[in-house]
Amino acid sequence: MYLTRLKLIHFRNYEQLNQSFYPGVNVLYGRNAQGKTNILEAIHICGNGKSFRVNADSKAVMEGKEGAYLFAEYAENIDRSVEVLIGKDRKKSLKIDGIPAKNLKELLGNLFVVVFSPEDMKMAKEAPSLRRGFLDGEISKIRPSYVDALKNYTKIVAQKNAALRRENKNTGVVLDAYNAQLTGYIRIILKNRKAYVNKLGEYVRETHRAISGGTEEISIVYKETIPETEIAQTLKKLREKELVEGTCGAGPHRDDMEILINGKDIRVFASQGQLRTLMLAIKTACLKILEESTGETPVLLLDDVFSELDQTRKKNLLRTLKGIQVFITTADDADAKLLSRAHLYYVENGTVREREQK
Ligand SMILES: Nc1ncnc2c1ncn2[C@@H]1O[C@H](COP(=O)(O)OP(=O)(O)OP(=O)(O)O)[C@@H](O)[C@H]1O
Repeated sequence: MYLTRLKLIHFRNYEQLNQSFYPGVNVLYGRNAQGKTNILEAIHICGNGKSFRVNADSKAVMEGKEGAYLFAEYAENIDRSVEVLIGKDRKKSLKIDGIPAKNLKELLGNLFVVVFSPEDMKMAKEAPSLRRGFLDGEISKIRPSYVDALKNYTKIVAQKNAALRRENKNTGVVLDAYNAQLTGYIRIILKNRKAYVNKLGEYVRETHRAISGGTEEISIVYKETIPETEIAQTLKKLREKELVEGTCGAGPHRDDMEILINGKDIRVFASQGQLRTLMLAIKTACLKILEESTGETPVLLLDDVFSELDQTRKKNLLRTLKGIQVFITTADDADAKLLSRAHLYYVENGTVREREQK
């Protein structure tokens, strides 16, 4: 699928915008703080119902205005559209193909959008909770039933922790009851996360080789704290330890995803350029997995990806994106020119002008 038109009213620094776009590569270039990322943010809201930059979308309403209007027209087999009205009071109304949608859940699954922003680099480097959150988010997009298993698991772990904290003579029996319920949910979560990580690893290796020129080997491993084949037994073994520590110390809420470049942990060894290449490969892999399960090619948004990549990696990256509609922001004119077959848009103070490639 690809976005054919974006209309904005009172969104961030856009008083009004009505801009058409092309399949293939669309480059938004211009000086800092002119409104390039704001365009990506608007597309992301139309696809995923929320911003990738702020928690409260109401912050995206132009200062001094009551609300913002976003309209995205896109081509699947037929022309389709999504409309979002964001109120300053945080209220949001949505329309899909001109028909009001009841909730956000209805919006998802229409315009597929995957974004890469510099913030994503944290996922690879920082706390395991970010990697777990990443996996849960991506799996939820393709397996709605996973969301329920995860929700139930989280609820029971919280109840089990509360029981461990107020330990009394019945705690042992209560723990057994919680463990019996947890076993099934742990099995579902591990099965899905491990299958996703396997597929992710396969696609990331392929794309990473293409971008880096094949000089580095990536491996991605799911690190479980309870083995999938011995869930009930492990929970039983952990009982004494949990009673002493007063907390539920193992399970999917403590697992991690380890990423290695040439056998070395990226959290310790990777350079900024290596990290960026890796995250790009991960995002492209997510896009392919989403495409495989939905039959639609999502729109890819790349915010400021070119900084820290050398010329070879930049060119290789563009080669790997064939057949995908991509929006790239850059503050560097030279990058815009590097993209010989791209459509260029000059962004200045909340306006967008299409430019001819010279
Ligand atoms: N709610 C808002 N109302 C009005 N203007 C806003 C609002 N939020 C952000 N802006 C303006 O939007 C501009 C920033 O836009 P954006 O983040 O898209 O910049 P950019 O072109 O991507 O810059 P960079 O190259 O630095 O990343 C700033 O001028 C900022 O003042």
